[in-house]
Amino acid sequence: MAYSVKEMFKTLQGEGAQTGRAAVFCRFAGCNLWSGREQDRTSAACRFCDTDFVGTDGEGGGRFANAAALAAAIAQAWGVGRAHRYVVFTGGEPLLQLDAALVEAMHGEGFEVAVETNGTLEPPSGVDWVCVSPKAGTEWVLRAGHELKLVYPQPALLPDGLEGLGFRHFWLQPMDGPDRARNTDAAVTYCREHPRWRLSLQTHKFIGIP
Ligand SMILES: C[S@@+](CC[C@H](N)C(=O)[O-])C[C@H]1O[C@@H](n2cnc3c(N)ncnc32)[C@H](O)[C@@H]1O
Ligand SMILES: Nc1nc2[nH]cc(C(=O)O)c2c(=O)[nH]1
Ligand code: SF4
Ligand SMILES: [Mg+2]
Repeated sequence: MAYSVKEMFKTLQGEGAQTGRAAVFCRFAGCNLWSGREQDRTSAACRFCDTDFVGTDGEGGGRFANAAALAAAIAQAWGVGRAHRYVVFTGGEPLLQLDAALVEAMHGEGFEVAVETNGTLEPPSGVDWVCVSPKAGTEWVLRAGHELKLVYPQPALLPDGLEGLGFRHFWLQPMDGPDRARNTDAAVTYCREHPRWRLSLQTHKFIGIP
């Protein structure tokens, strides 16, 4: 199958349990919870998105005809060395496009494969690290994985009671936007009172890397 990629770049994972780890980010175009157009934001299922995932015009973006072609481009973005290779598929919603053939091709290039998903779709087999970030009011089907990263606060999707789900890590990530400072204070307070939850900061934004 062909893949539409908005952008591709090597950076450090900025969020969650793999924070600080070198990774190629492959950002697929398109999402099932928002068109990506500003005029649709207030009527979308997900309204706080911080990302441009429309089109294939970003750095390293484009249309890739098959899994081998995309895997080769990701390997080229990583550069020399086969040790500790790590790719994060994100978007947009990566599970609209990521399939077993691409996961297999990445393993063939020596990569561990991570995904950042909104939890409305099942991943293909073979993904090594699954980060689920559910969105209030949507159909949350993927209720287990390696980390749950809840953007906070979402009044209709609070963390209370979610600790019973099958995740290794439970993160609250303050919602970025005009209320980021207040949302961060609220997340700190919640984590202090509910120690199963930890604070995930979007560290790449603080240091100005992609
Ligand atoms: C842009 S999303 C792409 C992957 C997938 N669609 C998802 O929502 O998980 C990547 C991560 O950024 C988080 N995110 C998006 N907008 C945010 C915001 N305004 N503040 C904090 N985190 C945000 C998402 O919840 C998700 O964990
Ligand atoms: N450095 C960095 N870390 C990230 N972790 C999740 C991201 C995403 O947009 O999915 C992201 C991102 O865009 N950049
Ligand atoms: S689900 Fe993810 S990519 Fe889609 S609009 Fe929400 S945060 Fe953005
Ligand atoms: Mg991001």
